[in-house]
Amino acid sequence: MSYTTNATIHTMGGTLLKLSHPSASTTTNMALSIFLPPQSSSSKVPLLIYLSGLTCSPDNCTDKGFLHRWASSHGLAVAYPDTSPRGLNLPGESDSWDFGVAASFYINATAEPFKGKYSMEDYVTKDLPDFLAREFGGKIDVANKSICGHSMGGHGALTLYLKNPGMYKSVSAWAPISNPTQCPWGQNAFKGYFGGDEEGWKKHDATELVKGWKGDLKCLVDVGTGDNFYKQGQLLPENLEAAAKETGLSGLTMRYQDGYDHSYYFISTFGEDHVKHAAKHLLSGPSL
Ligand SMILES: N[C@@H](CCC(=O)N[C@@H](CSC=O)C(=O)NCC(=O)O)C(=O)O
Repeated sequence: MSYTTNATIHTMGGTLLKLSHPSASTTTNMALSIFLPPQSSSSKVPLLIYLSGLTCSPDNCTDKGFLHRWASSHGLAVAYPDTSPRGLNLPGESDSWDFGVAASFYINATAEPFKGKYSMEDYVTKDLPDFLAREFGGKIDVANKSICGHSMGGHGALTLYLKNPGMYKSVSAWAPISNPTQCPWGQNAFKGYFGGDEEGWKKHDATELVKGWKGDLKCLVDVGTGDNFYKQGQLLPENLEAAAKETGLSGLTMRYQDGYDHSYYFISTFGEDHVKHAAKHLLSGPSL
């Protein structure tokens, strides 16, 4: 068995596994948590991938997101990847909380010293599904998956969905970094991971990528109006909304939630809607 089980926790009728497994893309062991709903003991269930935000590990959402009640009732497995490789000890990777460790931005870095290691785009789109199919293929239908995320993880979910038509059935995000080439977090990260070619950064920006989308977006976004990062211009959801509108796209539901902040109180409040959104696109049968 090519992984280590660090915890097995019974919750909401299902099981939460805290694992680590080797990744070729990052050259490290990666922490990964997986929620298996009760339905997975008798048939294969669809998969929802949750990408976390800056400073997080898989534990933030498993402990405070309260998604498992809804994943259990709809019969979805949920995978929680880590937010970066860890333990590489690369120069500069631990100098600030918004770059490097726990701040990968879910891209494949091309600049040294991150190239070939901060390859979280490949980890999430290749190593993770390969691992799940190999080790949990009897319980999870890995081909039938959706993706969601929070903040930096919302940026990851949106961009991986938009870069890979057909890979995911739907996408949703809480308070996503929606236009990283135009905000301080994104500009700082992209400069460090890609170097100074600002035109090239656009290939990793949801507001730019959405302009090339064909068809229905199947996208739900929630943003709290009391979110300080939103007020500081780190998230820029209006730019994503405007780009989708100008492109004539349907299927973007953008909701501004009065007074909510950036925290897991906000995520857990709207978690039911996000799991339901994924379930609607992943499950055939009675309409949700
Ligand atoms: N350390 C920072 C705050 C970092 C922070 O708020 N991180 C968010 C994600 S921000 C965008 O990706 C988060 O999810 N934190 C984990 C949590 O459990 O809340 C500071 O001091 O300002």
